[in-house]
Amino acid sequence: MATTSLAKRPVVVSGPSGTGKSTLLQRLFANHPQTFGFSVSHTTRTPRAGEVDGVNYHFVTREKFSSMVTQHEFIEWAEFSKNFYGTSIQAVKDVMQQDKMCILDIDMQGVQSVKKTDLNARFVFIAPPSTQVLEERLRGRGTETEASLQLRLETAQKELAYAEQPGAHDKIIVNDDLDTAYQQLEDFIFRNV
Ligand SMILES: Nc1ncnc2c1ncn2[C@@H]1O[C@H](COP(=O)(O)OP(=O)(O)OP(=O)(O)O)[C@@H](O)[C@H]1O
Repeated sequence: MATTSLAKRPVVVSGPSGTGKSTLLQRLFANHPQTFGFSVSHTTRTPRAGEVDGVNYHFVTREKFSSMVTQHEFIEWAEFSKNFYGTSIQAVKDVMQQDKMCILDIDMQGVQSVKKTDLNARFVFIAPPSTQVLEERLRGRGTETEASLQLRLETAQKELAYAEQPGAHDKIIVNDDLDTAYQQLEDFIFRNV
């Protein structure tokens, strides 16, 4: 679909946990506050005070959520603390309709799921300089137990193997020096190089 302009095509950012996706995206959003839009997730949890349906979340019943799962309406969904959360294909299209670029920070399954949709997305993979550096960053972040760290490193191996397959992503950025990686991300997002 070459007719969709670059500015409207969703960008899927993936990469192992701890590789620096959030760090890079925070900088991107801070530098370009008007460019990007965020997809509104669905959830089965009850709204908290002040939360607005369709703004903070699309608040839906478990029945509605289940039917959306059956109809393959979600890019990804998960259960946390007995509630379901998901990102729908339509929520990404809503962002495009507002003339904003939607960035999806999702895992390998999410990448494969987006590829099955008609979203015409672009895919960028953020790779660590090495698995050793990845481990150091995860330890340095101080958010992981030893068990969760090992799980993340195991998952990282699978993600790196997938990323090596030709055509898996449009662009691979090695996040070694942060400023260099950030520049490469901007080049890809705004100039598709
Ligand atoms: N280029 C870099 N050089 C050194 N440290 C970095 C670099 N990029 C990110 N970091 C650090 O590595 C750690 C992990 O980064 P971050 O939390 O952004 O990863 P992430 O990919 O978003 O992880 P997750 O998927 O678990 O949310 C953070 O402490 C961050 O400050």
